Amino acid sequence: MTLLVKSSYSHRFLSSSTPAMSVCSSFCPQLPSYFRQKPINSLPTKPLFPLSFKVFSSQATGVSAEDELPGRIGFLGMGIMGTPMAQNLLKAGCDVTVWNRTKSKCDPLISLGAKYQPSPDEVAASCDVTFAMLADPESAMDVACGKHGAASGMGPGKGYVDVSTVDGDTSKLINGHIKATGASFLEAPVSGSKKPAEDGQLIFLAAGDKSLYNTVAPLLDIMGKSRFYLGDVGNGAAMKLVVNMIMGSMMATFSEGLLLSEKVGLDPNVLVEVVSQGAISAPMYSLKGPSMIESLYPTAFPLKHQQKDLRLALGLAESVSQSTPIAAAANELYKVAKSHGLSDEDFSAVIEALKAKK
Ligand SMILES: NC(=O)C1=CN([C@@H]2O[C@H](COP(=O)(O)OP(=O)(O)OC[C@H]3O[C@@H](n4cnc5c(N)ncnc54)[C@H](OP(=O)(O)O)[C@@H]3O)[C@@H](O)[C@H]2O)C=CC1
Ligand SMILES: O=CCCC(=O)O
Repeated sequence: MTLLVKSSYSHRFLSSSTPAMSVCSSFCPQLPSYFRQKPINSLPTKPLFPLSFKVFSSQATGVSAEDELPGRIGFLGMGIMGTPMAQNLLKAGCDVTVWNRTKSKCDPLISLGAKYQPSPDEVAASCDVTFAMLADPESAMDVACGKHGAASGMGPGKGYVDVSTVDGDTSKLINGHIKATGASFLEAPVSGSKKPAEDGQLIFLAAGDKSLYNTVAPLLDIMGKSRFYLGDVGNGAAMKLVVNMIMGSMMATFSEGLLLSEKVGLDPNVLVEVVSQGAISAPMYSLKGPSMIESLYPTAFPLKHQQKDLRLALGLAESVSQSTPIAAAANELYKVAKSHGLSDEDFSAVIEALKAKK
């Protein structure tokens, strides 16, 4: 397994034989000259091309001089996550072509200089590497392998990187369709929500073709703060589902705690503060707690996607006979929340399901 972490103020590839500035310059030739010419130690506070260093590795990693870097990047799916991810590639000077089922969501990207193609296969045909950030297994399959799907535009020398959260079986099916065209495939679901996507601070959980992983590493580093290479297709999906299974259960029990504290006469704001200082502190609690207390759920991670991830995680657990009673109970709560019309609210709206249970 390989983990690379973005660090501040320096160039990107410690393990690369190619200096990071020249890698990134050839990758995104339209980069502002500032970033191409500034000495490494004078980069700005928000590192656009920060140092990546290997903290744990059992395999070769990094980008070598002979790796061919993709010049034209496709991006399919301009939702909450896809839009800022594609924006960050554009802002870094990359040549990006976008597509979305609802075309109007491409407009902000087109204003920023993105090209547009009217179907996934036309994006794939016109690009070296195509990313996909889609809602669920069904849409990921359809956009990759359906009529006018990306696979129809793929071929040798091209790469497809699916960053959607899907189950391993779906990812393997997409892998099969893409590989059948002679192209390479990588699954790379992300940890981190809307704000980390905007800030280029996502965590990529990649698995699949190692050479494609190396090729797209500079792009992952533009969109994220760290990346793990986890081996065979399915491992990235599994890691993502386990992480989100934990997260979904955490949010459900946090909701119970907020409501219980209030019912016994405590100030839930103080509970959030106490939690933030102790061993169970998590950024999620401090971030979401205050708005949950106000019954506000501005959508960063839609509740319907959290329930989808719990459903898929339970399927994963079932496949290996692992008992997951806490996650199963949490899943039921998200299903109740969905039945109350909260699908498109933030997943923290799951607390409303507990309010309804008198
Ligand atoms: N939001 C978050 O915090 C995070 C989300 N994720 C995962 O990333 C993925 C995307 O999430 P997010 O951006 O929040 O979701 P959104 O619901 O905002 O976006 C979903 C995207 O999928 C497209 N889509 C849905 N159904 C279809 C279909 N049948 N055919 C073609 N396109 C379709 C939508 O197109 P249209 O605009 O036309 O509806 C949209 O582009 C999900 O798998 C989610 O679990 C991962 C990490 C964090
Ligand atoms: O899949 C969504 C994950 C959201 C997060 O990691 O904050």
